[in-house]
Amino acid sequence: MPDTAPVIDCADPASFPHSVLAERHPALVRKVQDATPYGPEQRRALDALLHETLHGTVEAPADDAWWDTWNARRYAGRSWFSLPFLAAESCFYRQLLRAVGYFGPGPWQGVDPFRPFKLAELDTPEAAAELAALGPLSEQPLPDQLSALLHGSLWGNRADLGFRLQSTEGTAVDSPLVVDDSDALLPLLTGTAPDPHARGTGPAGRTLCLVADNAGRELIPDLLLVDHLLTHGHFDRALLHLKPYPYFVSDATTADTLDAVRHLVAAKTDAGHRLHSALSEGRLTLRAHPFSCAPLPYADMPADLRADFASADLTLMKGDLNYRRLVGDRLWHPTTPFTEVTSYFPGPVAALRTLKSDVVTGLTPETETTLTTTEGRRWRTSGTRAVIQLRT
Ligand SMILES: O=P(O)(O)OC[C@H]1O[C@](O)(CO)[C@@H](O)[C@@H]1O
Repeated sequence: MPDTAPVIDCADPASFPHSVLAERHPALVRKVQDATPYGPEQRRALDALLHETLHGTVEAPADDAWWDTWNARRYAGRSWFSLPFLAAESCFYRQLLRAVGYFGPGPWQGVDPFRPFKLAELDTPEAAAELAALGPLSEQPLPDQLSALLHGSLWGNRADLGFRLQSTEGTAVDSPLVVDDSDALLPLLTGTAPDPHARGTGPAGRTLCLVADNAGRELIPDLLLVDHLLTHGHFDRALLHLKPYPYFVSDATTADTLDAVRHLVAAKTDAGHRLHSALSEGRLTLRAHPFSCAPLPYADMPADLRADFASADLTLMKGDLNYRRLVGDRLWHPTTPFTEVTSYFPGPVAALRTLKSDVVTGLTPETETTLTTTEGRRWRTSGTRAVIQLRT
């Protein structure tokens, strides 16, 4: 993988990453304090974290091995704004959970500070309308259903709570994709493409990995896509990669997945019942690898995770953060080939991502010129643009 592009950091006050630290994180801390009646100890710890991130230096707690496991202790003593963007955000979420007592021991151990936001999202009229659309969709030809579910999963990525803390874009209608490899992806999803690697075929059947991003209104369409692929025999089993604990506000955990399946069951959808059975029978398996919350790109993934992806016929990477970790959180020239920056990945991989941060690859020069001429840099971070990119 080429590594010549500069790593994205937070130093420039005019940059998007700087605004995430200086504006989004303070807004998030306030929301967390408002949403849950934490006691004075947790409130003080949150205030202290905020002060530290804005005016102090990174304090890596000596009793938290996470900082050693993922080589993050090297950032201790530095201004948060001097860190690589990916590391600054990842360390911030680690410290936020510590501040609210999530890692315990104590009464707040395991209490997700973001759960009120995630649950509220499932009860919105928009979420209800999306479920209501499932009935008419089931009467469409199967290829149309699959295409709609794929795009539902892609655009579900726009529904990201952390992002909405700062975005003024509202609920824009879907715009044309800036890269669209869906013609090549759809046959891979249905198993009708000639498979040059013949990976995972044979007695064990086809395996899909879906690396989830957000809970709520993103995870529901992700699960519906997985259900469709299992129900129609395109894959025999699916691995759903989740976060082992709350992260980046709305990232999906096991608890969120169970909430989503319960929600689909309560809404009396067939998919809800099928997903419930698929989980019970092991056709849908959950994963929550610690690396999923590491401040590192996937190029640095440990061997067991690499083996998991290698065993899959296809991996779907959802969302902006996974994209940043997949291609490396660097200021690539936008025309840098996606296939090149993902060449290290141990199997066919597709990214379904709305653009919410500066990193992007695989654009044609014409697309980049048009976007930049009409929007400046806004298209990179506004969440209104999206890509489906594939490397077989
Ligand atoms: O939920 P997603 O699609 O991963 O997006 C989260 C994105 O939001 C941010 O926190 C700010 O844009 C990014 O750092 C991150 O990539």
